[in-house]
Amino acid sequence: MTALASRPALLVVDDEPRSVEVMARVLGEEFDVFTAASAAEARAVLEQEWVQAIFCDQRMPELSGVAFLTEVRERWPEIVRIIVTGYTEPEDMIGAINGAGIYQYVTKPWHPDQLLLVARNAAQLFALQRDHHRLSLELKLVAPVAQARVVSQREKVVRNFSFDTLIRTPQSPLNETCQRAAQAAVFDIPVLIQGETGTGKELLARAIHYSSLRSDCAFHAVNCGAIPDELLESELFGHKKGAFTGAHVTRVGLLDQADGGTILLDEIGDVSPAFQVKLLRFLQEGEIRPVGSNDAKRVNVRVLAATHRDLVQAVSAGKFREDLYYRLSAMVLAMPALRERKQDLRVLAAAILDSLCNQHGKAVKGFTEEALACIEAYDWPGNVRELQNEVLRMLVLAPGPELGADLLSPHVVRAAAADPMLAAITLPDSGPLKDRIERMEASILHETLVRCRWNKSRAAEELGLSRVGLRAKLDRYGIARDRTFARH
Ligand SMILES: Nc1ncnc2c1ncn2[C@@H]1O[C@H](COP(=O)(O)OP(=O)(O)OP(=O)(O)O)[C@@H](O)[C@H]1O
Repeated sequence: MTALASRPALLVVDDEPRSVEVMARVLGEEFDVFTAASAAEARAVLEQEWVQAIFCDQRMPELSGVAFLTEVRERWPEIVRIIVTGYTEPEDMIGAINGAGIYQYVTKPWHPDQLLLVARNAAQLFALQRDHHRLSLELKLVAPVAQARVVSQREKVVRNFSFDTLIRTPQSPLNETCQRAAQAAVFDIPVLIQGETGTGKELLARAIHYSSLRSDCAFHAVNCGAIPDELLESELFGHKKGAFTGAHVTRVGLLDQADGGTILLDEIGDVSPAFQVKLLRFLQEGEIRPVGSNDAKRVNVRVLAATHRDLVQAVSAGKFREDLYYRLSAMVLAMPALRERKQDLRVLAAAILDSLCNQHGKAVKGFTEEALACIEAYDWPGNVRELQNEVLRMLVLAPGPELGADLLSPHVVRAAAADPMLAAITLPDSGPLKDRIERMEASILHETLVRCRWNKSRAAEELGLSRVGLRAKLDRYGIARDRTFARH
């Protein structure tokens, strides 16, 4: 079920389908209701959706409701937890309930009015907790720093790193990721960002930081995958002068520099098992101890993590600590690859071109339709970073005011030529063998010409044709430079 933004969302967990159905129907009158038949299903919902309260049955086959809600308290402390019990003597459970920080219990059989009342109170409690959290963070973080800063400068920084910097169209799958990230930003919860290289994980992390109440303090990103353990330790925790050979001066670690702010642990999936233990200790204790120092210092840093790896799989394979995974992943956000959001390619390419023109003081009109069609046909395995490099390359090579397909790298053009949509050029998609062979011929002619940068002599030579023969074929198929393709 999809949650509507205007109604609070709840999760009902029960292995008994009939109970789930009835409860969801009653609560569905006022709330958006997600359902789960097991603790595993419930975890999957919580990692994806933003729920305010959980109604969890106590009797579940693999894990009791109280045990599951204790786990929820650890990972998603802001969610209001309600246990549903069939026991006639709920007092028996009071000890367990206190341990799991459970807000209330509901006994079966419940009355619909009672259930709705508990849900309304839970939603109210959630809102109160959120406001309290916001206010206390504001007092702790924003007030002292705001006095010391020039407000207009701050506004500029925040604007430069808002979610709007992630360019996308209204239909883009990236919208959902940004929406969930914006919700996570106001809470101080750890967020794990997963996605291929170059998809914008760091950009998203910056947007989260600058949309949070920590935005007046520092944001630091560290690539954990590129540094050996000893250096990473000194980078994050700092070191004292003389702590090791080459430590000529005392160094303040990034966690200390980010005090009050946010740190992004990029490529967290590449961290060694030994360093995972050090990170876990820091996350549990909130203290840093610089290399070579006996003094621990308490720091207040929000931790965001990013990886291109499947961390759940890494946990199952024993390569990544489960306890560390849970510490880092109160919310998991997935950055879509560029090939999964091809609808964004035109605006993204145009925006990148605009920004590069500004940087390099160049003025060009834009891309030809043919170039854009090739850009759309290619899969961009290196994602936005690869697109940026490609557009820069085109801009550097551009002889005139428009960027044509002949400026694209050959592998990008080849992908376009292999795209059946583009290969169709002006000929029908299906039909007799003769027509289909002609379509193939037209596609080969076009691809060769683009690759030869529309030098017809070179293309004719490569294809074993005379110039006149090539021209006749081009006329026949209506192939011309920068012609807009007819898509079938
Ligand atoms: N949606 C977007 N709109 C505009 N620019 C973007 C977008 N996504 C990424 N970029 C740009 O693409 C480049 C790569 O982004 P970023 O470094 O955030 O990716 P990443 O996923 O962290 O990559 P890596 O895994 O290699 O560290 C940056 O210059 C970033 O500004």
